[in-house]
Amino acid sequence: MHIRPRRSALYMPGANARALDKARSLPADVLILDLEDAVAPDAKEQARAQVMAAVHEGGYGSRELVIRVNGLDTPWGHGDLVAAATSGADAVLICKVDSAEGVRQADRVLRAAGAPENLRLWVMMETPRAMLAAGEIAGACPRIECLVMGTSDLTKDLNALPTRDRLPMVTSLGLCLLAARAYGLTAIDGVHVDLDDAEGLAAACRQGRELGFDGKTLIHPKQLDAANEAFAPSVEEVTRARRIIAAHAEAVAAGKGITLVDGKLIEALHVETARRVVALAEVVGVG
Ligand SMILES: CC(C)(COP(=O)(O)OP(=O)(O)OC[C@H]1O[C@@H](n2cnc3c(N)ncnc32)[C@H](O)[C@@H]1OP(=O)(O)O)[C@@H](O)C(=O)NCCC(=O)NCCSC(=O)C[C@H](O)C(=O)O
Ligand SMILES: [Mg+2]
Repeated sequence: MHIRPRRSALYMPGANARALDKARSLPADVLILDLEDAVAPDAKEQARAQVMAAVHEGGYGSRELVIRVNGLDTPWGHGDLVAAATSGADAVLICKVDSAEGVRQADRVLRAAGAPENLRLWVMMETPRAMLAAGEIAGACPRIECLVMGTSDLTKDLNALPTRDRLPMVTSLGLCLLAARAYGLTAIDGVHVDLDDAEGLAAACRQGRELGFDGKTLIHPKQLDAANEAFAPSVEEVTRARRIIAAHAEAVAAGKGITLVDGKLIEALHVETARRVVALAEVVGVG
């Protein structure tokens, strides 16, 4: 089983040359080079040129490179997509998407600009309309690989409060996870904006993991360790997963479909989960 780890996805403003450079040595699974909200209008063109140059220059190792582009309804969106199409990035992240047609429109621009088939499309899920159309968005075109929660925009549009337990987000998080899983996509949780709140970040990571997310978007390098730890299996989980795989294989060899591990029922479905745990652990070096 091949698993691409996406435990930590670090945003950095495309206009910040120091951040783009520093990212080459940070322990992030994914780097999101942002041309959208983190870049002021008068720095957009410079940020685009700088991001394309950084991707071209490389040196990011196995970190996945994702360019977040401005919306097609802005003066920069079309140019961003055209530049990203042949940039060599792994994926393009489109923002403020409201519908499946919005995704297809971006896909058409990428194709017309000569994007290779293996350039993936990631989608920000951050508007109320996107929540209501999550399933159609997730299945909009074969290029889609990942849904990324935009919980800050969503909180604003819902007129919700950014509470510690994130209860106002739970419906939206669940809808997007359902959509992602229905189409075999990765799902990455939103940002924790309080840089001084390590405890709150750890709790939000844990909640995201429990809900089923594959990782978390982050805004500062000091948040990386919390996400990398929360979205990787623990040594205990890996040990138990290996025991489940072995016990079930033994049961099957004895002509049985089920068995017990530590008094808990183990069926084929648990083995599938256990194999995923072991595969992720091997990639990220746990256990
Ligand atoms: C928040 C920041 C502006 C803080 O920056 P700074 O004051 O430079 O922080 P530090 O001095 O603590 O930085 C220490 C070193 O780390 C580097 N650094 C900082 N942030 C990053 C980063 N994101 N990526 C890579 N490197 C980073 C600094 O350069 C320092 O390096 P050194 O010189 O070697 O000491 C800043 O962290 C920042 O800009 N963060 C990203 C903000 C961002 O991208 N926001 C947009 C995405 S979130 C979003 O849009 C939400 C979503 O759409 C939604 O709706 O929910
Ligand atoms: Mg946003």
